[in-house]
Amino acid sequence: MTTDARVAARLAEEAGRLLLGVRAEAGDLDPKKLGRRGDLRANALLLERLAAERPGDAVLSEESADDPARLDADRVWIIDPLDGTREFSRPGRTDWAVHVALWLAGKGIAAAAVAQPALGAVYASDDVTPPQRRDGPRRILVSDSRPPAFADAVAAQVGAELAPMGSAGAKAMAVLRGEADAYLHAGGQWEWDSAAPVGVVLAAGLHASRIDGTPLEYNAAHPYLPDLLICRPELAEPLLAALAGHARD
Ligand SMILES: Nc1ncnc2c1ncn2[C@@H]1O[C@H](COP(=O)(O)O)[C@@H](OP(=O)(O)O)[C@H]1O
Ligand SMILES: [Mg+2]
Repeated sequence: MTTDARVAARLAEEAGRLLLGVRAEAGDLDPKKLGRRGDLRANALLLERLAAERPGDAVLSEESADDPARLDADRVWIIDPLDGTREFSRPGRTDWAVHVALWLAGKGIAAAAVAQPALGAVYASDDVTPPQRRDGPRRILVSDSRPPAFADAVAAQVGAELAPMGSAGAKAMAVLRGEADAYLHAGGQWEWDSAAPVGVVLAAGLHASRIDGTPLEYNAAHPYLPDLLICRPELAEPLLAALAGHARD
C-alpha cells in the first residue's frame, strides 16, 4: 500500500499542477477572483483525491466547513489547498504553496508534504534532509503583509536581518533549503497554515514550536494556532530567549 507520506506528496503535486493551470489561463482576471478560483479548485481536487485514496479519514481544510466529527477521528488530514493566495494572484510570484498533512491521534503530524508549484518543488516528510549552513548574515523570514511587531527587536538581538516573504509553506521551505535560518510568525494563523510545513521541517531535523517554546498541537476544537517559530536547531535557544523578552512588547 502507498504510504501516507507518498499520498501527501502526490496530492500536493497534483493540486500544484492544477493551480499552475488556473494561473496560466487566468488572462486579466481580477486578482481576488483568481485567488478564490485557485482556493476552490485546489480544495475540490484534494477532497476528491483524499476520498478516493483514504476513504473514511477525516479532513480539516481551510476551504471547507469544519466537520466536528474530526475531533473523535484517529486520522485527520489537515490541508491548505493554496497557502499564499495573495501571492498566487500576483504574476511572477513563486511564494505560494499547497499543504497536505496527516494528523494521527496520540502521535501528531505523522506525514506531510508541501508543494511549491512555481518552483517545481515538492517536499515530503519521508524524503528530506537537513539544510547546509549558508554563508552570510543570519536571515529570519517574516510575513510580507503582517510581520510580528517585535520581529525587528528579536532579529537585532540575535544579529539577524529580516526578510519578507509570502506563504507559511514557502517561508518554511526556504529555511529547509538553507536560504534562511528561521521563520517567525505571530499575531494569528490557523492549523492548516503550519501543519504540513511543520511536519516536513521536523522530519528534516529543524526546530518547530510555538514562540514560547511549547509544542505545536493540532486537531484542536478551535483550530487557531497564532504563532510559530521554525529555525535551524542551533538557533532555537537564542531565538526563544530573545522572544521571551520581546513577545509581550
Ligand atoms: N494575523 C493572521 N491571522 C490569520 N491568518 C494569518 C495571519 N497572518 C498570516 N495568516 C495566514 O498565514 C498564511 C501565511 O501568511 P503570510 O503570507 O502573511 O506569511 C496565509 O494563509 P492563506 O494564504 O492560506 O490565507 C495567511 O492568511
Ligand atoms: Mg494558509
